[in-house]
Amino acid sequence: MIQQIYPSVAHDFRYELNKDMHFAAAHFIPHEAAGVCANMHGHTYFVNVTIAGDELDEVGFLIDFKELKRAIHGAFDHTVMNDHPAFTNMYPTTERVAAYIWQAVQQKLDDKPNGARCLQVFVRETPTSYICYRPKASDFRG
Ligand SMILES: Nc1nc2c(c(=O)[nH]1)N=C([C@H](O)[C@H](O)COP(=O)(O)OP(=O)(O)OP(=O)(O)O)CN2
Ligand SMILES: [Zn+2]
Repeated sequence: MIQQIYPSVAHDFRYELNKDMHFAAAHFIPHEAAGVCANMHGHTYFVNVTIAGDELDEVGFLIDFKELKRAIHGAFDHTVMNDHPAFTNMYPTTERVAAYIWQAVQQKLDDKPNGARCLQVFVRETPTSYICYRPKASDFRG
């Protein structure tokens, strides 16, 4: 939820950016183990991304907050998550949504010269269920 306290991630970088956002989307998990979640249903997803780095860009940003919103909210808001290209071969579980968001955000950061890293992606799917995704060191380029 926006304004909630998120799990913190230990690091030694000078700057830490956090961006909260939410989006509305539908999904379904067409597997017999998913029970009623096999039926199309909707959520308001709450997302927090944590980005850290030692250097800022020429503007003074680790990355523009607005660029993060475009990459995540822009990809999913008012969509059926199963129709997203990232989920053509897999179900859009909260775990996979969080992993996708990490990849999309880190790709944006890799396109910039200041070497920032996405250290954590928090995705809340329901009032009682959330996933916290943290990359391995080997997931980063270079
Ligand atoms: N590990 C996962 N388990 C489940 C996922 C998931 O993405 N990862 N998803 C679902 C469903 O999509 C469902 O929307 C969420 O389930 P749940 O937390 O059970 O929702 P409730 O609101 O019914 O939770 P209560 O705490 O029981 O009210 C299911 N599992
Ligand atoms: Zn669901």
